[in-house]
Amino acid sequence: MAKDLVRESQIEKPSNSSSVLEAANIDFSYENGYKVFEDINLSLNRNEFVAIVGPSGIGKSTLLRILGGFLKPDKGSVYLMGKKINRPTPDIVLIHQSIVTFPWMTALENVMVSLKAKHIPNDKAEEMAKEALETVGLQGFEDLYPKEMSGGMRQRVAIARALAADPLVFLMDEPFAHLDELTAEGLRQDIYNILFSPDTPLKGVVLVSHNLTEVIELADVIYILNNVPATVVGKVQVDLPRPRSPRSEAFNRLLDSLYNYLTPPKVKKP
Ligand SMILES: Nc1ncnc2c1ncn2[C@@H]1O[C@H](COP(=O)(O)OP(=O)(O)OP(=O)(O)O)[C@@H](O)[C@H]1O
Repeated sequence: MAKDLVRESQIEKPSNSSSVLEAANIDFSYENGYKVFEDINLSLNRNEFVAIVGPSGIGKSTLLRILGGFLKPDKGSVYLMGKKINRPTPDIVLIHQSIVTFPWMTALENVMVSLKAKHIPNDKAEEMAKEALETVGLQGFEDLYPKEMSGGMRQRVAIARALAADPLVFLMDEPFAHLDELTAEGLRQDIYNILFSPDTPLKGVVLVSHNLTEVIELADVIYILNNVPATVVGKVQVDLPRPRSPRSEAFNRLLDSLYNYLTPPKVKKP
């Protein structure tokens, strides 16, 4: 295996080596022959929050799984810090919409799980887990069990656990979808600062969401997928100052233009 890695790093040359994560010329079909992507190109730069939007079923979750090395493209490659990835790596964490906490463990123990998996000694793991909980705003709640927490607090615990594992990239698939709107709004307001706080080694985030308001609130760059097979039909740089107000005129202009992109997908004729 080590030999393979050496050979790959010698041969493979990413097309944009300044990217944290890059997908280059990706084609992908599921085993049943359904072709989801044709020539997808996406680049996540340092300290960037990228969002992927597109009509339902277009392939957003599939693309996240390809970016995380969970699915292998038929053509093209994914590069992490310039190095081709072929399989999942602890440097990339995928956070799903379902909030995964272990109900029999306290907040602290839930976060310590990912540290113990890395064989970090108990004392050090506890210290690091406390820091991660503090980063997500749960200082003082270390001893609560999930049943004693709100949905938003549980999602913060899940994020703290992912952060404690020191990943370089977060892939987030509808992370706020199961939260009520008020809780989601509170977490959205915090998440950008949490993820890019100087205490985390995180270098970039890719978010998939149906909620265009959420996407404009958070993203630096928005990739729009459409058509079957899907390609990138638009890339929008969001230059609005933070924090962003959904009531501002510029915000709503951008929202309207995104809606215009999300027309029903056209199926490419064979
Ligand atoms: N394991 C699979 N085998 C075959 N086809 C699949 C499989 N998983 C997903 N698909 C199909 O691939 C396409 C893309 O699915 P995917 O879940 O990535 O879309 P999405 O854009 O994330 O959808 P949504 O917005 O509804 O969550 C869909 O047409 C889906 O039916």
